[in-house]
Amino acid sequence: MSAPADAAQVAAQTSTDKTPLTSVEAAVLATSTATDAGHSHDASRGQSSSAAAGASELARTKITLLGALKHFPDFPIPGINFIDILPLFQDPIIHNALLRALELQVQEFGEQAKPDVIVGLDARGFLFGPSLALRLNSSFVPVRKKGKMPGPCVTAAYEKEYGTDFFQIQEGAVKPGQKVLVVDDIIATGGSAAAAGSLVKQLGGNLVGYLFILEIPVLNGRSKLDGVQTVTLLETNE
Ligand SMILES: O=P(O)(O)OC[C@H]1O[C@H](OP(=O)(O)OP(=O)(O)O)[C@H](O)[C@@H]1O
Ligand SMILES: Nc1ncnc2[nH]cnc12
Repeated sequence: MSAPADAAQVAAQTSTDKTPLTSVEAAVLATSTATDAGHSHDASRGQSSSAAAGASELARTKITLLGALKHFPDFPIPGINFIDILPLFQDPIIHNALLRALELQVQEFGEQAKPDVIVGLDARGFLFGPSLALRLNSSFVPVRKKGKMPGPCVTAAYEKEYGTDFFQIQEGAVKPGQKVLVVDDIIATGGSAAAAGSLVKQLGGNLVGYLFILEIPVLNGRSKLDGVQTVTLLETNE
């Protein structure tokens, strides 16, 4: 079979995949199916059919993305089930579908929250933050582990699922009042994201939201984010 050209084709391929679904995938598919079933009903209420088709495409793309994740028990320390997002970048079709899905998720923040700056977290937030920033016509600013960047920086200590660390941002990288969206691959305990948010605020940035590829809801990371609007593309407790 030839390679699909876009996210819609990824979705179409997924719908014919006979691999058994996990409970999470089944839940996502249920959402997708409900959207499909409601399509003509939505249209009769004046909602655009392309919006319904887009929601359906997004739901099926999420199943593809969930299926591409890999799980590694007891990494980097015993007791942690490490969820590896790197396979999402190995296939250009899936990589493109991921970026398209994240772009759609940003729309959930609303027009008033359109970010001036995407702040991506060291290291896996660097894999998609700059590409997403380009799609949104925003600037990209990194938050890095301590000691990696030159010039004056502000620093925040934080606890994460498997240890303590320090994050830094370069002074002046975010201008006072700029609308900032913090992005990262995973929210687990929320320690990393909360530290990044505090750095943005120390520079005078207007923190409009957090966006993650994957959430581990059982770890309740959102509770550390002070009620700032938070959107995640996928979730799993497995
Ligand atoms: O919600 P939390 O409990 O803070 O955990 C989430 C963070 O942990 C991982 O990064 P890690 O610190 O392992 O760094 P890496 O990306 O450099 O591997 C992940 O990429 C997030 O940044
Ligand atoms: N369980 C996990 N898998 C991958 N990255 C993580 N970062 C924090 N917790 C993680």
